[in-house]
Order: sequence, then structure tokens, then C-alpha cells
Amino acid sequence: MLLKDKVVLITGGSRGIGAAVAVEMARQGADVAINSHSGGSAAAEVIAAVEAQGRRCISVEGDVALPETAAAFVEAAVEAFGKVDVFVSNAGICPFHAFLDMPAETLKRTMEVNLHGAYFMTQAAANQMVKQGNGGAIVAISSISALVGGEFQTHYTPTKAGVHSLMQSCAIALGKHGIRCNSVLPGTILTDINKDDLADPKKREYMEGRIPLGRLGQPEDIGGAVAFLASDMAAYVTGAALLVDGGAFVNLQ
Ligand SMILES: NC(=O)C1=CN([C@@H]2O[C@H](COP(=O)(O)OP(=O)(O)OC[C@H]3O[C@@H](n4cnc5c(N)ncnc54)[C@H](OP(=O)(O)O)[C@@H]3O)[C@@H](O)[C@H]2O)C=CC1
Ligand SMILES: C[C@H](O)[C@@H]1OC(=O)[C@H](O)[C@@H]1O
Repeated sequence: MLLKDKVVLITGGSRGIGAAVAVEMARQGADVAINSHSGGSAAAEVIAAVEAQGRRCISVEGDVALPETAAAFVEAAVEAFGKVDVFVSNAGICPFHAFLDMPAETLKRTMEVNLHGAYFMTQAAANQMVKQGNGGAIVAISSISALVGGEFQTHYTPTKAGVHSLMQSCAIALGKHGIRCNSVLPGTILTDINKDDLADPKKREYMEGRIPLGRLGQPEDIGGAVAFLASDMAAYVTGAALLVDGGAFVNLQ
């Protein structure tokens, strides 16, 4: 087990990648606190899945775009489990839209959830880790989209580049406290975020055809990378980016 008796906090942990990461963290021996915007039955299912691994789990609702959500999440986790060892910044949205008529509100909301949310949460988790004095690990879910563009993602891809940039600067700011900060860059992973986009069979076939490993990703494909970066196996890794995309990025021709 890579994370025996560690306490892991994950934003956007009720569905998709965050939910799969929560279960993998528990499989690696950690207790888990998940944040989500609306909680509900999805969050309840994650709690049950974590408990099935013999670990504890709490769910805390809150919009990551609001700074007060971050303090409340960390406080609830410390109250339940006594500490924060690992923080995973995962919550995000991607409302696909063309560039030329992008509504200002869609741009603003995407920036606020994906980038400001990651900032507030990382700051709150880091403050708790510094207070504890034992170091820690922070992993942000960035994206292959930090490296390449998307016609209908002009508001989204800058947030994913920003999230990785945040980890790079935090690696410097927090290194002296023994806190490591890294990014995972998933390729296209089948979740609710892209269900509508990939409902077009031509688009889906095109995306699959670009992947040397021959398939789109599943949320479970991301858990191992996060567990590695969160664990002591990565004790000398900070400021790094780990691409988990089935080879899509390198496949020019
Ligand atoms: N799927 C993919 O192909 C890729 C995804 N990513 C990134 O992975 C992350 C997770 O995406 P994915 O699992 O696909 O998405 P999903 O839509 O499946 O899940 C999103 C999760 O984020 C939560 N969330 C959304 N908005 C907020 C908010 N304002 N405050 C708190 N929680 C929120 C949701 O909670 P609720 O249900 O309550 O709204 C849900 O738990 C995102 O950052 C995304 O950019 C990166 C690369 C590829
Ligand atoms: C939502 C998209 O399908 C997904 O999000 C990312 O960050 C990936 O690059 C994909 O474009």
C-alpha cells in the first residue's frame, strides 16, 4: 500500500476522475474526504466504495470557486480525520463552446471553477500542511489540454495550463516546507464532462484513432498516477507533469 493511514482530500470527488481517484486512494490505505458541488447520490456511492475498501470517507459540499469553500473543506477533513497529508485538486468544468461568440459568463465561470478553485483549495490545504509541520503532497489534475488546443475549449485549455503553472510555482513556494506539488495531465477520459461531445460517433472515432494504445481513457486510468505522485515513491519529484494519455500527445503521424 502506497498511502497507508494517510488522509487525502479530493475536490470534485463525487464523479468521474475524482471518484476513481478517491477509491484508488482508499485501496492504497488512505482515509478520504471528497468535495463536490452538489453531493447527492453520487457522493454517497463514493463513500460506500471507499468504505468497501475498509477506509473512512466524508463528503463536503461547496462550490470551489468560492474562497470560503476551501477553508470549510479543510476544516471538515481535519475535524473528521485529524490531519491533511495529500490534497488532490480535481474539480473542473468544460462547457464546450465556439470562440467567436463565447459568452463572457461561460469564460468567467470556467476560469473561476478550474483555476481560482484550484488556487483557493491548494492554498487552504498547504496552510494546513505547513501548520502540521510534516510536509505533504499536492497533485493537480491538469490536462493534455495544457499542452495542446481545442477549437471549442478556448476558455478551458488556459485553465489547464494555469493549473500546471500553479503547481510549478507552488513547488517552489512550498519546497522549504517539505510539500511536493505536481500535475497529472490526463488525455481524453470517458466521463460526464465529455459525454455530449463524444456522443457524435465521428468525433469519438477520430479521438480513438489518435491514441496509440487504441482506446479512450477510463477514470480508473488516472488513479495510479495520482497515487504514485502522492506517495513516498515520488519523494524527490516536485514541479513535474505526468501525462496519462495513452500516447495521444506524441502521435503526430
Ligand atoms: N474527462 C477528461 O477527458 C479530462 C478531464 N480532466 C480534468 O479532470 C477533472 C475532473 O473531470 P471529470 O472527472 O472528467 O469531470 P466530471 O464532470 O465527471 O466530474 C466533475 C466533478 O467536479 C465537481 N465539480 C464541478 N464543478 C464544481 C464546483 N464548482 N465546485 C465543486 N465541485 C465541482 C463535480 O461535482 P458535482 O457533480 O457536484 O457538480 C464532479 O464531482 C477536471 O478538472 C477536468 O478538467 C482533464 C483531462 C481530461
Ligand atoms: C472534456 C474534454 O473531453 C477533455 O478535457 C480535457 O482536458 C481533455 O483534453 C479532453 O479534451
